[in-house]
Amino acid sequence: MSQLKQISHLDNIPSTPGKFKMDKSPYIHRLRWHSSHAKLTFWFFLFLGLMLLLFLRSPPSSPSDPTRRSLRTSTWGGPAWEKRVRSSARVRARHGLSVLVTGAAGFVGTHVSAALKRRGDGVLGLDNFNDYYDPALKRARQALLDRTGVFVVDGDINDSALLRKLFDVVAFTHVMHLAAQAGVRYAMQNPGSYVHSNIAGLVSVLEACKSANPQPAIVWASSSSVYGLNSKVPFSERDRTDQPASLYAATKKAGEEIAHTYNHIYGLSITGLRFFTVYGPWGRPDMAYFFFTKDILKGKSIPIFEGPDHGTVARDFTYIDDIVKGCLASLDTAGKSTGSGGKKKGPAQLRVFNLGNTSPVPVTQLVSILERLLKVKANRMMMKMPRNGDVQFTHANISLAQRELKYKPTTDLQTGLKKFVRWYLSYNSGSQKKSSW
Ligand SMILES: O=C(O)[C@H]1O[C@H](OP(=O)(O)OP(=O)(O)OC[C@H]2O[C@@H](n3ccc(=O)[nH]c3=O)[C@H](O)[C@@H]2O)[C@H](O)[C@@H](O)[C@@H]1O
Repeated sequence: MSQLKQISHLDNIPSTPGKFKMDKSPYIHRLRWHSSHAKLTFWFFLFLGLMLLLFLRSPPSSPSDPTRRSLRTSTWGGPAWEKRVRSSARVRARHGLSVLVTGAAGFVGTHVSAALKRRGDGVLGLDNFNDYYDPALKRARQALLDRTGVFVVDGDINDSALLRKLFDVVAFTHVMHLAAQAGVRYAMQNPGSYVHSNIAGLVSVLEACKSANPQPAIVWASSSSVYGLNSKVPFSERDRTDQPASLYAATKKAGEEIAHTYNHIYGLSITGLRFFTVYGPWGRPDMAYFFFTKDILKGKSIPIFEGPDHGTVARDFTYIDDIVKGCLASLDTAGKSTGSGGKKKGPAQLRVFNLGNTSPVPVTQLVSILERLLKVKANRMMMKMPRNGDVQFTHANISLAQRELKYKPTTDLQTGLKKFVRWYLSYNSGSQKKSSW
């Protein structure tokens, strides 16, 4: 009422001297005033509503968060999104697991996610789709997973609000943590990205796991590179890992120590897997077997590294399907985490396994196999191994994984590369097969 009184009072007073027009009836003026006031109120509430909606949908982030800029454009959240998350993570098999797979649009992540889904486990993927290599390949893998029934959330492992949300929506029994900055030599160009993903990112994931209720068991990707300058072969889990040859290796080694801490303090069950040069269909374009294939087909020269005195450089190349079996066996045999509400209740399992092939192959032989499969002679450019993080050879002792995980690699390099080349040619032919396994 008082507002009405005020309005009628105002009606009789010119707002600005000279603008008050006596020729218009006060009634008409009042009507106009009311309608503009109503409009104003309408727009005000619309604006307020929009702001509220934006606030509720966007995740809170701390100002010190290095991914803050990318978080602003993050699109997670909302009822439809949560429904997709729940449905993707729903367990369909009896005694199935509910697994959060980080780095799900990556090479190993895609294969592991699909394999889990096929056997009836619930799987939710998470990936930030960064451009370390062509994101189109990651999107193609995502499309493939989508058809398998796996939803890959677009987000960063450093986004702790997102991780919290995921654990709020789903009570994951396991986390398969594969998101990382990979590549040995790239560490010299972009050291920060290794610290961001492999150290800060790992801590962010472990923080979310430790606070989750129930705490999940964690299996994560370490690397054969932690053996660094170790010269005792084959590499056993008991050998020294305190001489990393690259920052990449150092961040993976740091990850193993961080895992120890979270196991010790919070009772998290953690298994680290030291992968040995994993290759296969849907692989990583930054790896030698992949870009050698591309460059041989283009007639470009390929740099082949040699050790001192023309010494052989060799790798224990391991086929993706063998690695997937090792990952699944690790999840299946993982003990439960013992903590709850961020507090340890008892000792929990802490394991590290080599997942290799136990038969190192010289890089020159890798090239010969590719030449035969592609029916093209490579333009070989022999060169001294640059001092940028590489080690001369790797060779896994897998007896521990054999004993504990029943891990038994079955694919030799020739057979595995044949499958890779078949996929590579089909993927790049733009044919219908482009997105099949
Ligand atoms: O085992 C591992 O954990 C690591 O395996 C690979 O690292 P790497 O073995 O160096 O794989 P590639 O980069 O594909 O190199 C394979 C071999 O080719 C050699 N190479 C590489 C590049 C090149 O131009 N020429 C060349 O001869 C390397 O010295 C190496 O012996 C992955 O890139 C790492 O992310 C992973 O952590």
